[in-house]
Amino acid sequence: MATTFLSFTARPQNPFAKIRTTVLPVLFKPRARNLSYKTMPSSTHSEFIAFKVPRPYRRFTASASAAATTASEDSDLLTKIPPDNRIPATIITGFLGSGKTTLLNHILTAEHGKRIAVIENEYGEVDIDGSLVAAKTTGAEDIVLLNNGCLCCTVRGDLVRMISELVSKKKGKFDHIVIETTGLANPAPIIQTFYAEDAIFNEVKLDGVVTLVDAKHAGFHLDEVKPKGVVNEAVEQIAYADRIIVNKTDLVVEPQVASLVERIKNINRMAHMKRTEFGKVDLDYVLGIGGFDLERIESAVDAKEDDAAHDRHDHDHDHGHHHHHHEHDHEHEHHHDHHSHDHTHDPGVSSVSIVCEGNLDLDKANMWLGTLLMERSEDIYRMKGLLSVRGMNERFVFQGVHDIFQGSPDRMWGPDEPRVNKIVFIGKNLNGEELEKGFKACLL
Ligand SMILES: Nc1nc2c(ncn2[C@@H]2O[C@H](COP(=O)(O)OP(=O)(O)OP(=O)(O)O)[C@@H](O)[C@H]2O)c(=O)[nH]1
Repeated sequence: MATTFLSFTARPQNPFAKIRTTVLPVLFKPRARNLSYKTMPSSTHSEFIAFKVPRPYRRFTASASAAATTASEDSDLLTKIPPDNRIPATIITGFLGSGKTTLLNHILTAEHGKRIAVIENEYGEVDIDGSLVAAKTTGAEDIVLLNNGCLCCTVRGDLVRMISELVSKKKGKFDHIVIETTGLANPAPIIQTFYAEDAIFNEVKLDGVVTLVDAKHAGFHLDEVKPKGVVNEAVEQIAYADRIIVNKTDLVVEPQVASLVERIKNINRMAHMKRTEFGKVDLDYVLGIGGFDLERIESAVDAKEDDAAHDRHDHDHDHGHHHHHHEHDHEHEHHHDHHSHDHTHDPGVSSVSIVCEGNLDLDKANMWLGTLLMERSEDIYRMKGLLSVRGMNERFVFQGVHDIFQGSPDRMWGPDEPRVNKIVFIGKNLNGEELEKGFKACLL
């Protein structure tokens, strides 16, 4: 079975030596730039991190600039990783009426000195937002593009075209792209556009997915049972988020918000969360967040609710399937309580966290993660991890969205730093115990 994670097509006697050779530039320049891996039709490159998944056949190689110099199956990756000066793009999503346009307007009218290009996606309307137009008076280079249809399905090609046009015609005139989706969009295909299309991947980097949640109505939408095969957009929008803004808190009482926040955490414990009225958040909370950057993995695997101190005390205890391998007994009790709670509510989408000290056996980790992604990539919406691999002095960080995967060595482990592995999966029908068992089996 072709399952490689930290691996190569022809495994050398000492796989670790091969890793060192293959990723030498990365190891010595761990922070120069995230080394990105993306789908490529070619199967001729040597790979540091690779896995294959069927339907469609995909293989992950270094990003275009780096891949260009990888000549053969066994060649070293000699490319110097260039600084990542691609244009960042933020996706704003959220259910109908949750406050997306209100947030966008807040972004456009705030003083941040950024020139923002906006891609607005609405169904069949022409002049939707007078407020957006008003925002243009700020003097920023706001470009409002409208289109009919839904970005996540019928007009995905339009998104590619729009971004390509923005880049080719207006490059240098804006610093950030903000895409507001329709309230019924599933973010996954939009996210995948940034990796699947070379024209976009080479010029634009996905900065993050910001999801607005309507504090008053979200519970109802989350509960909605859809016909088989139909996604619940409200759940999906939360599941893919890097930032979750629980908006319209003025319309509900605190216990209602608290209960919603718990529910959201069960779906996505990777995202940072804030409660707001009228989308009033600091701009750096939603722009420049690096949700897909390997350098920022740590903040995601340690995510907390950012503004609710009273929720923090139970942060490490209250998520379904949240396992600490070095935990104490009381944490197990919490886990079991909340485990049953999760399944009462959320229709199959949840977060699983694994936190565990120890070193991983490279071959076993390859096999485990590779197999998991091959068999379950449709169900694994997002994942992020920070790993300790035997013999590797650097931390290994990775992130993925379905079958899109990026990974790289990161900074060195500190001399006295406990070598703690942390992984978070968000996905459908995840079995926390099974995942934990599989992971544990890779430890030395
Ligand atoms: N009370 C209250 N109203 C809000 C808040 N945020 C937004 N609204 C109002 O809610 C309505 C919907 O807000 P929008 O920003 O248009 O929501 P949207 O997500 O863009 O809506 P769609 O584009 O239809 O999906 C508007 O009338 C807003 O003024 C809030 O925090 N509290």
